[in-house]
Amino acid sequence: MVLRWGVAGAGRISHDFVIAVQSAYPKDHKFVAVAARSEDGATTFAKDHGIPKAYGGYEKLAMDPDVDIVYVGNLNTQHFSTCKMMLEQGKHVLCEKPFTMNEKQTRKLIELAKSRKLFIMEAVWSRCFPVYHEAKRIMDSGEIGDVLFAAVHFGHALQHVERLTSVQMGGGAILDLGVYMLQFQQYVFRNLKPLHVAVNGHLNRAGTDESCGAVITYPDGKMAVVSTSARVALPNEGVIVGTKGTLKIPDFWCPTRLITPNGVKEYPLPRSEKPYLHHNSAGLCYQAEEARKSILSGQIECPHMTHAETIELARLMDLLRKEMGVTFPEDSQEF
Ligand SMILES: NC(=O)C1=CN([C@@H]2O[C@H](COP(=O)(O)OP(=O)(O)OC[C@H]3O[C@@H](n4cnc5c(N)ncnc54)[C@H](OP(=O)(O)O)[C@@H]3O)[C@@H](O)[C@H]2O)C=CC1
Ligand SMILES: O=C1OC[C@@H](O)[C@H](O)[C@H]1O
Repeated sequence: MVLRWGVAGAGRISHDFVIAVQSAYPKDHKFVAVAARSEDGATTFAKDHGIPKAYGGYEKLAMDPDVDIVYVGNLNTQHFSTCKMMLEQGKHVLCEKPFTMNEKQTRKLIELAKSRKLFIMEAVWSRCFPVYHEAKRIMDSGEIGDVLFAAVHFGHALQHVERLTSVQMGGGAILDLGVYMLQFQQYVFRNLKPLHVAVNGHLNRAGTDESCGAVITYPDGKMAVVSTSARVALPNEGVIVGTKGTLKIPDFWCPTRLITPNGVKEYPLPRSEKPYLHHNSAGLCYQAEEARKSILSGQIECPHMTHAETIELARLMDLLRKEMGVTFPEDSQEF
């Protein structure tokens, strides 16, 4: 089955996503339409990527009968309303991270998708990389023993990026980058519930978080130490420590290498003719294929990033923000 995609938001990540999917899977995935707030924005994007239809306004995309699934690539603050609109018109959805602004919005969207029997997934692309599948296999096999410790320090110097520093645009290090460090430790400790989360960090002048660190403890001596900064580059390596050995994942959010006690495993990315805007964006293709496989087999969630995990991720981000004193207008919004 060919999966027919629509794209909501003609910005930077949508650009990379379309190139990645078109390059990796020219037959099984087709982009049939793109929508932007302005018709000009959509038309330019459509021309650049060979997409047949361009809409000024997301509503027209939601109404297009030729679209099976919509990739939502607009601002964090727009994810909830855009996803809701698409689900209400019967579209499956792959929504960029962070899924929404908070746990309340997240639960609402997932309820809606379930009630309509539609697929929805938070685009935590990391989870769909071959490195994550292999690291999971190794953890499950017992090769590194009992996994007791996970660490990751994820930072980029991003003060120049407006959507990241502004409250109105749903900014902050936690929602933009912290989502990755939290999903990483969640991936390591799977379905365990934290016993305690200790949090600290700094705010910027606009009142959003520019850095944040957390120590998360789990039962049976397990713990994670995670930190993020939108001001400086950090090592960006995920570390998983077991009683018999350690796994290291350089570029843990979009990895191509896994360092194991038995050597280094390499997983090169698919090639593309066109340049990307972000590091390792070719790997954005894997989540698209996971979405296709799930939809084909009648699943409404992806096994690598389940609804329960998306809800837990939102709960943890809310908790970190609360500890830091960061609130958004969406937090007091009623439905
Ligand atoms: N997976 C990954 O590696 C990455 C994911 N992301 C995520 O993707 C999303 C978009 O990020 P990115 O592509 O960098 O963002 P952009 O700044 O490129 O903006 C994306 C879209 O958001 C809308 N938008 C931008 N600015 C405004 C504004 N001032 N007011 C209203 N709408 C606006 C526009 O939609 P339109 O075209 O409809 O006008 C724009 O095309 C975020 O949620 C981010 O977290 C971002 C980078 C990497
Ligand atoms: O998802 C992301 O990953 C890479 C970062 O540079 C970017 O800000 C973020 O949105």
